Amino acid sequence: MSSQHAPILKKPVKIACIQLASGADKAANLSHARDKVLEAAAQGANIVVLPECFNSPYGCDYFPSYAEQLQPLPPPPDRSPSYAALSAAAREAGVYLVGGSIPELAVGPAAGEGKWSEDEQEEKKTYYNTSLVFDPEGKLLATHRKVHLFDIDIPGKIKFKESDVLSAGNKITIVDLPEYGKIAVAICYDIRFPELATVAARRGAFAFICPGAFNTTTGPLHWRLQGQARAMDNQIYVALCSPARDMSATYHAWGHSLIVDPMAQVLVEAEEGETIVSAQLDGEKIEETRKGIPLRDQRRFDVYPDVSAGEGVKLEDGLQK
Ligand SMILES: NC(=O)CC(=O)C(=O)O
Repeated sequence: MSSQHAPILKKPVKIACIQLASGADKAANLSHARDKVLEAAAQGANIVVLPECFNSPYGCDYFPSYAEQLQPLPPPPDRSPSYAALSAAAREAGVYLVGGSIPELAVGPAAGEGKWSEDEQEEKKTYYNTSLVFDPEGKLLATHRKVHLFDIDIPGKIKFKESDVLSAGNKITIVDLPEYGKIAVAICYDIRFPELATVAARRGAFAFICPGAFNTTTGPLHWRLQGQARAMDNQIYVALCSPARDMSATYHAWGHSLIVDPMAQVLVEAEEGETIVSAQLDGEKIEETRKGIPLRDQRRFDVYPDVSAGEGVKLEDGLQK
């Protein structure tokens, strides 16, 4: 086997998506998430994923009041209870934890722009939808700020404009899990932009992991399709992790967390209620798929550009560690 085709998943790994039921009480959400992370670990999961905005309701009205200031890292527990809870849960459970996402507040110099006066800090508040990834010792491995903001308007169905409140992240997030290999982390609407998964796969990721909260309009049409499409295009695993549906909330999440294999087969899919779905990911399956349908050797970069190549790809971490 040539080094170009070296296994990208070093050994089988069990991944679990927690389709968490959360509400308005942040402390209760964090405590419930911890319990579920421990439950997933007890079922043998090595990588555990939480949903988008798992510590709050999802919606522009909620982002500012739930936002936590992460920078400078690591934040003390009173500045970011969610960071503290995720780090502790990863350590306690002994798992890699893709901590869904939380609303993040960045203020003045913390955004990396030098010294600001208090007035300037007050004026210059920026909010992001941010995912934190921890290792089994509870150490922060990476952060991902949602790159593509969810701005849609389907008349009579759903209108949503994250950009009214949030700013967009500016990098593709690929995280090395030393004993397994690389994963890509993205958030919800990001999955609709195939470049992210393609760049990550061509740079060696074995899985594209996407906490997301599609809704009851787009979910039935596109959620599974997007997961299967990213898996099929790139011959990698895809895990999509949704919140459980709450019909008393202002936003009705689709649910249906799922895990797709490199042949685009859905290995497991939830309904809409709270649950944990899990699957074993195997490097052999990736290799078998790529041998059978050898896309990697058949690309025509003389006809179109390789989106994963060159200076234009932004991979560096957006948060200062
Ligand atoms: N909530 C999102 O970011 C995306 C979504 O619901 C959709 O793409 O549909």
